[in-house]
Amino acid sequence: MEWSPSDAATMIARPGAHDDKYSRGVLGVMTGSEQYPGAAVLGVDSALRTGVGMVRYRGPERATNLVLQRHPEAVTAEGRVQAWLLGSGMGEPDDDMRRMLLDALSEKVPTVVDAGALGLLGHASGPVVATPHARELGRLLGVEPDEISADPARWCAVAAERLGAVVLLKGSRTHVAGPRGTRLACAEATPWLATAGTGDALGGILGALLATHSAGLAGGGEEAERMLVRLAATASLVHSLAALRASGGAPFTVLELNAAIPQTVAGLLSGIAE
Ligand SMILES: NC(=O)C1=CN([C@@H]2O[C@H](COP(=O)(O)OP(=O)(O)OC[C@H]3O[C@@H](n4cnc5c(N)ncnc54)[C@H](OP(=O)(O)O)[C@@H]3O)[C@@H](O)[C@H]2O)[C@@H](O)CC1
Ligand SMILES: Nc1ncnc2c1ncn2[C@@H]1O[C@H](COP(=O)(O)OP(=O)(O)O)[C@@H](O)[C@H]1O
Repeated sequence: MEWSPSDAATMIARPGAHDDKYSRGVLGVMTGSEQYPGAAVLGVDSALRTGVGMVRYRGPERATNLVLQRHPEAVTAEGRVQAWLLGSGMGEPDDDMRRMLLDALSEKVPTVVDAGALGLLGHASGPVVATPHARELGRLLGVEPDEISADPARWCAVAAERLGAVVLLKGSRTHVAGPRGTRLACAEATPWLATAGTGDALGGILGALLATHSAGLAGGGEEAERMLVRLAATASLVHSLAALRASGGAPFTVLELNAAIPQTVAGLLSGIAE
């Protein structure tokens, strides 16, 4: 089934008069590395622009400083979170980072597992969305990336079943599947999205959506899986609509994509089809 803007609008939590930053949801972000500190900035920025009660960033010193420089509202102290975004901008994590990732994965909260954390997927104890591109999925399944790109919908479903997690497979068209067989696809996105760092932004959008729906996901089971699949497809749709806004037919930077997220969310909530 193809996920539409009106479907996506139903998966965006609007804050109410009784909300505070904690009731809206805190997103923990453990991303970036000495090698790729920029990925941390991109994911924190996109999460804040999607709407979340708080972002708690935990990562290497250089990335932490860059995140704080751009977003002083990000909290870098340890504390409780309602969801995690893990792994963007990490190659193979070193021992210290691996320990931190494993601690986060043991917390049983909804978690986005991206890039360098994909190898730890089997340690997750809560609901998970894995967000590989074809090459990363190829590595996880021991399959040639070209084979995956030739039939992404099928490989996404196979991966969800084999990995026991919701899988969002990135590409020109993004597919989402759950281990029990739920499947969604998004319309083909603008090819201007094929630029470094856009996947890091997608991670932040999805992380924010998980944090703001953590209560609904807590029960687990089939209902939570269906919700996770819908949230993942919604993140992809917000991402591609924001890219269209940022692009207007021209190239754009990832920060420009992120800057277009709030108006994209407003457009979805007011029912303006784009
Ligand atoms: N701003 C940031 O901080 C950003 C950080 N980022 C972070 O970087 C991490 C790695 O992300 P990724 O997805 O690119 O890694 P991966 O799947 O291992 O692919 C690498 C493979 O590509 C290939 N390759 C290399 N050059 C090539 C070329 N010119 N033309 C064709 N092929 C080429 C190369 O193959 P080879 O050189 O062996 O032929 C290699 O095997 C990840 O953590 C991500 O979050 C990114 O999001 C970007 C922005
Ligand atoms: N040809 C394309 N057309 C449309 N969207 C694309 C295309 N190629 C990649 N994308 C999208 O761009 C993003 C790239 O993410 P990713 O591969 O993780 O890159 P990075 O690691 O550099 O951030 C994904 O959301 C993917 O769906």
